[in-house]
Amino acid sequence: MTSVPGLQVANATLSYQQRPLFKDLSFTFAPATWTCLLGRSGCGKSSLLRLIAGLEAPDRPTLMVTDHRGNPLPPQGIAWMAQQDALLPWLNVMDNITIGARLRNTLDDTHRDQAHALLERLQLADRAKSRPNQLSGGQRQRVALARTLMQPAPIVLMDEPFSAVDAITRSELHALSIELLAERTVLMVTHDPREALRLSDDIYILASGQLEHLSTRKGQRPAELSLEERDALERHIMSQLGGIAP
Ligand SMILES: Nc1ncnc2c1ncn2[C@@H]1O[C@H](COP(=O)(O)OP(=O)(O)OP(=O)(O)O)[C@@H](O)[C@H]1O
Repeated sequence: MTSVPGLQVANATLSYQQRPLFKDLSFTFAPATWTCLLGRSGCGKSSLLRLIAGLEAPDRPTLMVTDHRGNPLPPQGIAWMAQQDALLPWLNVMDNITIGARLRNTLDDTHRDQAHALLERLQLADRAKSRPNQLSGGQRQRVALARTLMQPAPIVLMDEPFSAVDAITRSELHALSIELLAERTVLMVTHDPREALRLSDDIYILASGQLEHLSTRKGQRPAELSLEERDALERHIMSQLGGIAP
């Protein structure tokens, strides 16, 4: 049995300038699972992630963010990867990805070795000394991913982490992320139904302030479905998003 905590959120309510985004959303993600959150632009996906990460003040004090059993999450239990890479421009790549340990005053050779190994896996080994402004958008996104992976947090929230990379790099990053995040509970926002079908154990759609959980007929992971079943699920996602089914 895994000791990784899952994630439970109860009573998530948020509005901006009296315009409600969502109200009383409650959901639970099992330990060490990957959940994708889809929805039309502006429906509130990033806001929901920020609320869970504690970066947004909830409308109501009844918001609960706990492990899947309702127990408090460990300190520094949530890692956050924003839509914008938010790299510190005055630090080089190595210093950016070890910033967490640096701030906690725990940086040691183990962290440095882990960081070098990660940069190697992300094909950034020769960029360790580069500053963010010397990198392409995709390289910066990979540095941001490395920084997220360097955090020991069991819960990882990611907001469109693969949006700035080309199709081949994205596919490689998918495979790598599946491997490197296997022991964490992941909630990821994406605009891409195929990405969600490839990566997730569970898929949710946020629309009109409500969350719809997409369940597969036999409860399998979407990636385990037959091609026909996956196509049907993709068409369902597209129709729920209000788009034209492929
Ligand atoms: N700090 C804020 N103050 C006021 N309104 C905000 C704030 N942050 C977001 N909004 C508004 O809330 C709505 C939801 O924004 P959010 O970024 O959560 O959407 P999203 O679903 O993640 O969109 P996208 O897919 O385009 O990134 C938008 O209409 C946005 O303009």
